[in-house]
Amino acid sequence: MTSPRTLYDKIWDDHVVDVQPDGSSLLYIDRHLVHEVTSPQAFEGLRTAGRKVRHPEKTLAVVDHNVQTSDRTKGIDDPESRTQLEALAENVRDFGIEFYDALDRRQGIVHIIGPEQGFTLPGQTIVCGDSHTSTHGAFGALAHGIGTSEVEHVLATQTLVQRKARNMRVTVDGTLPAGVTAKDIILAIIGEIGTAGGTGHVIEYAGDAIRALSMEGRMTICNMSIEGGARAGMVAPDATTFAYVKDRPKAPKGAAFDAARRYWESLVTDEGAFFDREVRLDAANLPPIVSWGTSPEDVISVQGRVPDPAEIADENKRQSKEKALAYMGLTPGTRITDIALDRIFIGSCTNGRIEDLREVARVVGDRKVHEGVSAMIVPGSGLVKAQAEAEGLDKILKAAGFDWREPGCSMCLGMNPDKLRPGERCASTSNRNFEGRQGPRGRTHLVSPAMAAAAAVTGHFVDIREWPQG
Ligand SMILES: CC(C)[C@H](C(=O)O)[C@@H](O)C(=O)O
Ligand code: SF4
Repeated sequence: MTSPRTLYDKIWDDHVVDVQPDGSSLLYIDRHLVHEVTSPQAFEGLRTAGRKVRHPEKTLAVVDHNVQTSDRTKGIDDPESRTQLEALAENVRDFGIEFYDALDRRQGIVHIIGPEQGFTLPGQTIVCGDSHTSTHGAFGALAHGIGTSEVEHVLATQTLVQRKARNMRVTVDGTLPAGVTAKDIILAIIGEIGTAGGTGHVIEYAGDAIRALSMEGRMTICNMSIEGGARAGMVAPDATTFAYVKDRPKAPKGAAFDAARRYWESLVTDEGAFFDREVRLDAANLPPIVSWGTSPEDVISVQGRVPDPAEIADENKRQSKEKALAYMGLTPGTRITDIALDRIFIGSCTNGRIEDLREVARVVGDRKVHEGVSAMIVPGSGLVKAQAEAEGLDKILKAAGFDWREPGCSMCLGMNPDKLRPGERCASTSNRNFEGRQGPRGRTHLVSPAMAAAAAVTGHFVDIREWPQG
């Protein structure tokens, strides 16, 4: 009898092509997503070596990081970004890869369009030259970021050399209180384990609170596995997963879907399988969470106060947290709910999906964005935008004073015109808050979409659990 295996073990075993003498393995890669930032040298390498793309049909390319989120029907304004986008357009033409350009209605953030198209499926190995490829693990796939030289290797061979990571399980039991969301779960996990907590591991998220989440919520959690230091994050596929995947443009259809589903149903961790590390959290105890520093582990309950680094015994850690507070312009002891915001950013591959926009519109209702606050909403893809418009969400949000933009990475990182100005403070639904992430000297507080929406209306953080309904 074979010994009990984890979900990660099973997908790994099903993709090993060869084990090398040094213990590393050659893995077959089912899906390769490509964006403009990490692909140019990879294609250049193929050209130089006179090689082709091994499986163009398993490769999908899109522009997201450099696109402007204002009108782009007349082209991209910034010359450097334009060059970058044109390079990808030329590469996909030369190598015969499907491509969603800046005007394609399917264009969007690479980690949003994969699932949307049914390109992302359970049981697959999925890579992209982008750290947040972990998002796709929400489908019960083994998905992780790779470097540019690996992008070239995958393009040329459809395989990747990998060492197996260790198994870690984070179990979230119980039921989330109203107003507390998937984003709060993952911020709480990172607060608990730290940004190095998952190093060398693939995390499987399990437990009632995870099972109860929509695919959108599961993607939010897997997305930030990287901020917790893990190689990848995953959730075992179940009825929620299959319902999401069914009828997507690139998903198998009819009998092929049924056959695939039978395989996907086997992708669960066996009873008694070994995890190198286990962490447990109770969802019922989780508050809405706000980050106060310059690392995703610097998090606290919205009911808390900015912590005092003087209480930290370890000198290096104390100095680094003092530096973070100075950068953030915050004083220890300040109530989180007394922190005033200049900007609100709703979007990114963490929280730019339809469910997120519905939540924002629900919280905002017929209220207005607070005077002096500038709030933008950047749908994660053209299809998310179209869906939101079909539901009338854009009308609610525009009437409230939100800026309703075109899809892309936008102000999640300053690689396009959307940036914080120096000193500006932003409530952001994205995943990273390090110095300068949203623009030089910009200050980022990571929160859920509901918390960002409430902050937009009041101009400071509020406890969403106390938000008037209706
Ligand atoms: C530009 C890209 C390589 C980068 C990543 O890998 O994550 C970006 O998406 C990010 O979120 O910082
Ligand atoms: S939205 Fe942000 S985190 Fe996601 S791929 Fe784009 S830049 Fe990276």
